[in-house]
Amino acid sequence: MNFSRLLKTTSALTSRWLCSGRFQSTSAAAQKLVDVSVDSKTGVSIVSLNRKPVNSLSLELFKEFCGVMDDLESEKVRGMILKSSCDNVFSSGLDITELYPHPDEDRFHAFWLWFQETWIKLYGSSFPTVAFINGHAPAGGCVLAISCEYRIMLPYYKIGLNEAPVGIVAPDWVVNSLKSVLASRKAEQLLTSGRLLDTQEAFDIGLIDKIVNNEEEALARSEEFFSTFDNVPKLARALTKQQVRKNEISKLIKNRSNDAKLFLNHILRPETQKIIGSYFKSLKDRKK
Ligand SMILES: CCCCCCCCCCC/C=C/C(=O)SCCNC(=O)CCNC(=O)[C@H](O)C(C)(C)COP(=O)(O)OP(=O)(O)OC[C@H]1O[C@@H](n2cnc3c(N)ncnc32)[C@H](O)[C@@H]1OP(=O)(O)O
Repeated sequence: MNFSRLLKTTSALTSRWLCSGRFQSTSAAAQKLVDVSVDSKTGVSIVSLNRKPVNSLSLELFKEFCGVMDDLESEKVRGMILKSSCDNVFSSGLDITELYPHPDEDRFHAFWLWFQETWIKLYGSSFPTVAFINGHAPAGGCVLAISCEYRIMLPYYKIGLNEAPVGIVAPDWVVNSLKSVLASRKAEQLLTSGRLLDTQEAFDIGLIDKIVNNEEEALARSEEFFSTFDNVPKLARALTKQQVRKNEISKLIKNRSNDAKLFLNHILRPETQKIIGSYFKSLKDRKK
């Protein structure tokens, strides 16, 4: 099966979950969780995550984001910049309330499939993608950033995959996305320590590509990146990118339901619930 078809194909079970209208947000029409605008100078689409206060990633946000990615694919956009509308936070990662306390199993299954779908669409997009990391990007926030092709970050924020210290093991498709950006040894160090790096450290190890001081500079640096493809036929660029990324994506597509079941079992374990519970409490207590 060719890769474009594989991208559209998923198991019958997965399709049933993704296509079902269950877990529809009642306020979806009222509040947009993902905004899209077009930079009139460059024709590039700017996609802003807009789930206040910290862009924690919920099932509804994933669904909306996937819809936006489908639109951008069919419009054959020149490129996309992913950023945040929240002050100081790009994304705080998965919404912990989707994981704790003891999530509803059906909802969690759907939540995980939509997280996978988001990664498949972003990591496998045909058009060039830039993450403008205009705030902290821990855990799932970092996953979004490393799924893009190029990363530009404002100073003094933190980025990394901080799962290990809270007793959670990142799935292999997350690990492999990191290994597509960093050499294996650096990726292992970052994952096993769970350390969050500041902007300068992230630049020094190659986790991000540029440091900028403001949005104007970010747009200029993004344009430099997009213009490197101006003389490359769109289709050849897209197929080449997918050629590089297809093994990881194909592996997940063939294993989606199992990956969701594995993670659900892990999340439902009393020890895991306890660890996430005390982590969440410490997050809330910080402000007291
Ligand atoms: C518990 C870990 C589970 C790990 C599961 C691993 C799965 C592996 C696979 C994939 C990888 C993805 C994993 C994840 O994304 S798990 C989520 C991990 N996220 C974090 O550890 C970040 C936590 N948040 C922060 O560190 C800070 O909030 C942040 C630096 C991002 C911003 O700080 P700031 O001071 O600006 O804001 P507050 O901390 O006051 O936050 C405002 C309110 O938002 C609540 N909050 C923050 N983050 C989350 C979240 N991820 N989910 C739900 N709610 C969140 C926070 O508690 C505040 O609420 P209150 O106003 O009610 O106090």
